[in-house]
Formats: sequence, structure tokens, C-alpha cells
Amino acid sequence: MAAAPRDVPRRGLFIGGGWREPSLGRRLPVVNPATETTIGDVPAATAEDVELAVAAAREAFRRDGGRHWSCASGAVRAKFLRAIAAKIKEKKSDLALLETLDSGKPLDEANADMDDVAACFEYYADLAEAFDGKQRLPISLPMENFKSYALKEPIGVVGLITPWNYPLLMATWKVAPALAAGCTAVLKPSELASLTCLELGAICIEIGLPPGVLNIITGLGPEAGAPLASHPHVDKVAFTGSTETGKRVMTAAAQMVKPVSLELGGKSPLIVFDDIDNIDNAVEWAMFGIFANGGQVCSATSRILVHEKIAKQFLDRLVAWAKHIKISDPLEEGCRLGSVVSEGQYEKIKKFISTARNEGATILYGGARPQHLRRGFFIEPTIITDVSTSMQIWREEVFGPVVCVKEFSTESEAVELANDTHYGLAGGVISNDPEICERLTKAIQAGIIWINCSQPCFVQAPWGGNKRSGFGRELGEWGLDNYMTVKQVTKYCSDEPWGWYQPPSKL
Ligand SMILES: NC(=O)C1=CN([C@@H]2O[C@H](COP(=O)(O)OP(=O)(O)OC[C@H]3O[C@@H](n4cnc5c(N)ncnc54)[C@H](O)[C@@H]3O)[C@@H](O)[C@H]2O)C=CC1
Ligand SMILES: N=C(N)NCCCC(=O)O
Ligand code: NA
Repeated sequence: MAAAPRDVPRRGLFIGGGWREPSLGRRLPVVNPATETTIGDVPAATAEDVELAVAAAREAFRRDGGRHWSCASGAVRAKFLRAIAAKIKEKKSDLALLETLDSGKPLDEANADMDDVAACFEYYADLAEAFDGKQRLPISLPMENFKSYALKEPIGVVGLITPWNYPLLMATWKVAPALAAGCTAVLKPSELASLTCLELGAICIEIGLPPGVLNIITGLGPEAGAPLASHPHVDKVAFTGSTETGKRVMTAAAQMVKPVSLELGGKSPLIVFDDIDNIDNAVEWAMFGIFANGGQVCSATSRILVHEKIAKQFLDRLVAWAKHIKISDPLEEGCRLGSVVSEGQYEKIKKFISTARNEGATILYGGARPQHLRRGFFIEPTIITDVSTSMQIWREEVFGPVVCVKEFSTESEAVELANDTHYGLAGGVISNDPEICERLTKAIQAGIIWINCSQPCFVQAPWGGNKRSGFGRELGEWGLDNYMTVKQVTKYCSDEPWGWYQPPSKL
């Protein structure tokens, strides 16, 4: 069922509008995690290539005084963004297939991701267009001799470093607003899943994006990501990934006083109250919150807090539903749980499960490789109970299909448990009582709150976290602001002298 290697295009680095072999000539294998087979390779960029990519982006930013890109009207840039969206739609099934082969995610999910990718390019095309009309809004001042307005300008050359869980979608969340704003960019996708990002390079060629506006360099974090984060000619870095790497990126950027936005890990809570009418609806959202994309979602609701009155019933239903999930080769029809992304991630998840067991938690369901799958990095949906707040499984991000469940008896206990984490990306509340929902919305320390659901994601709404989940917001209008700088313009509009100093005395 796996595609033969010939189905995976062989690409170079995408720099200055064309393909380029990496300076050191090295390539990295592409592994299909569902079959453990090598299906192709991608170039491994190093500092020399980063240098070339940043230079190409800089040249594109300034070319002809920015007339064709950075200073062009939003409508000009919107045209290119719409052309990219149209190509994504045209190539949707090929792109989704590559995404699945590279990452192990169910094909249905990869298809949905491609819809989201196209929608994101379209959304930022609309914002780019609307933006021109919103520029130079006057600022009211207390002195009528002065007139002032704010000019939003593209921040410059941006470095975009992205993860493997939604490879093309996470890149798009950055590329689309950055380009809409008039920035030029160097994208560094994750070495664990780079194929679809390289195909975005092919699309840029097809639609005639001006050379250097977007550059795409695949390679390892320390070799290709680090020199990008620390580069003196990169004006801003936007990063999504682990909290550890986020700290490194921020440290590197700090040396140049370079702004960063960081979308990092999470350990998000989903709180289920006992007033609900339909336990199965709650269970389904709880499942979607942790088993979609194999739980490899930064906002996964990986800690379920359930009211003690319904805990037994909830867990019985959760196990019943979990047993029913189709776990298979991700290309198989109806698959709902594919493999995790890599052997490293597989080993890491298994270690989390064994540590939970050793620390005294109960593996209520799952916890192992499914018996019918002999190859591939598959892990059963895993439900863990008897969890205490000092356990690793309560505290650390697993990034796999593993959820821990804890009971609570009062609302204030639920809030305390929900906030008992260094992270603050998302949180969910399932309750029939609007007042409970309202109180919890305020009480949960997180950047995203879901009420009676978990994980829906809309390009129009802000996305990002607090605490050690990072800062800055992607998507919506906020996503555009990430790539803009605000310039104050103030004009003195009077013929009268300012009158602060005494004029030199006349003879
Ligand atoms: N919050 C999220 O969205 C994600 C969280 N993770 C978590 O992180 C763990 C480790 O996964 P990784 O793939 O290693 O994530 P990572 O955070 O190291 O990788 C994210 C991106 O950063 C790049 N990178 C790595 N080191 C860098 C450096 N020193 N400077 C600049 N860029 C660098 C990587 O090449 C990749 O493009 C996972 O097990 C998971 O728990 C992983 C991916 C996404
Ligand atoms: N597209 C959906 N459903 N979710 C996106 C999650 C992005 C993240 O893990 O940061
Ligand atoms: Na891969």
C-alpha cells in the first residue's frame, strides 16, 4: 500500500525562486512511519545555505525599492496568495498523500489539513486586500497643531521554524500572514516531515511568486534552524515546536534583540461536569481532543478532569469508544488513528506509559502496540487513571495518543487542577450550565478555551498560549500583526513657531 519511492519527488532547497543542491551535498532520509520504510530524501541545509536563503529574502524585500512586494499594495500580494490556494486545491490529493506517507496521519486528516491550508492562504489574501483601506487611520491628539497616524509596515525578513505534526498547515499559519504583510521569508520545516513544504516551493515556481519572497530550507534543527534563528539579517523569528527548542530560539534571537513569537507545548485540561445530558457527546469530544492526529497536537486536551459523580460511567464509555477506533495503515479507508511520526517519538511515548505504570498509575486501556500491526510506529489509544499531580504523566507533554483522567468533586478543585501546569495553551469545559462555563472561561489560564468541545480550529480566531506555552498569537488579524511593525507618523501643521526657545535677540 505504501507508495513506491518514485512517487516522492526529489527536490533541492528552494532558494531565490529555484532549486539548489545543499552546499555540503548532504540529504536526509524520509521515513514513512507507518511502514518503517525509507521513501525518499530531502536536502540537509547548513549555515552556508541559510546565508544564501536569507540573502535571497533580503534582496526580494528590497528589490526595486520594494515596489513588487514589500511596498506593493495588499491587493498585489493577495493575487499571489490566492494563486497558491488554488494550486493547493488542485493538488490536494497528491499533497494529502505525501503528508500521510511522511507523517503517519490518517489520510482523512491529511485531506482536511489541505483544506485548511488553502483556506488559510485565502483568508490572508482577503486580509491583505482589506488592509490597504485601513492604513493611516488618524490618531486623535490633544493638540490641534499636530496630526498623527500609525503606519503598519512589514517587519522585514522573517525566519519561520515549524514542527512535524501538521507539516504544511503549521508552515502555512506563518507563511500566509507573513507574505500577506509584505515580509519575505525563510521557512525551515521539521526534518521529520518536510515533503509537503518542499512541494509548496514547486507551487511558488508554478504561480510565478517573485524570486526570494519565500525560501524553503529543509534540514536539521541545530544545523539549519539555529543559524536562521541567530542570523543578524533575520528581523523576526516565528517558531512552533517544543518548549525546550523554543527557549533556544528565544535565547539566540535575544542576542540580536530580535522579536520572536513562540507556540510551544501544552498539557491542556478538559473538564467534564456532572450536569451534562449526553455522556457520549462528551466522550466523543474528549476522544477528539487527544486521539485526533495521534495526540500529536500542541493543544491536545491530554488531562481529562471528570466530576466524581459521573466518573465511572464516563470512563466506561470512553473505553468503549476507544476500543472502537479504527487503528490501521493511515491510507486505509476509515482509519482514525495512524502511526506516530517517528521511531524516536514512538519510543518516547512508550517510555511515558511505562513511567506512569512504575509511578503507580493504572493503564485502564491501551498502552501497547496494537497486535494486528507488526510494523510501523503504532500505539493504541491509551487511557490512564489513578493519577496523582506529582506524576510525570500529569505534568509533562507526551505528544501521543495518551490521556490521563482525574476526578474532581468541586468547581474550585477542578480549576485548581486545570491550572496545575506550567503550560497555558488551551482548556475545555463541558457543562450544561452557562454560568459554570462563564466562570471557567475566566478561571482557566490559557490562550484558547473550548466550551462543550475540544480542538475545533478556525483561521479567523486567535491561536496561541500563555505561561510556558509561549506568547504571540497566530491566525485571525492577530496573525498579521505578528509580521508588522507599527510606525508613528506625526506632522506639525501650523505656520506658528513652536516657541520653546527664545529667538536670538534682534539688533
Ligand atoms: N507544540 C508543538 O506544536 C510541538 C511539540 N513538540 C514536542 O517536542 C518534542 C520534540 O520534537 P522535535 O521534533 O524534536 O521538536 P522541536 O521543537 O525540536 O522541533 C521544531 C522545529 O525546531 C527545529 N529546531 C530544533 N532545534 C533547533 C534549534 N536549536 N534552533 C532552531 N530550530 C531548531 C526543528 O528542526 C523543527 O523544525 C516532541 O516529542 C513533542 O513533545 C514537537 C513538535 C510540535
Ligand atoms: N488543525 C487543527 N485542527 N489543529 C491545529 C493544531 C495546531 C497545533 O498543534 O499547534
Ligand atoms: Na517522515
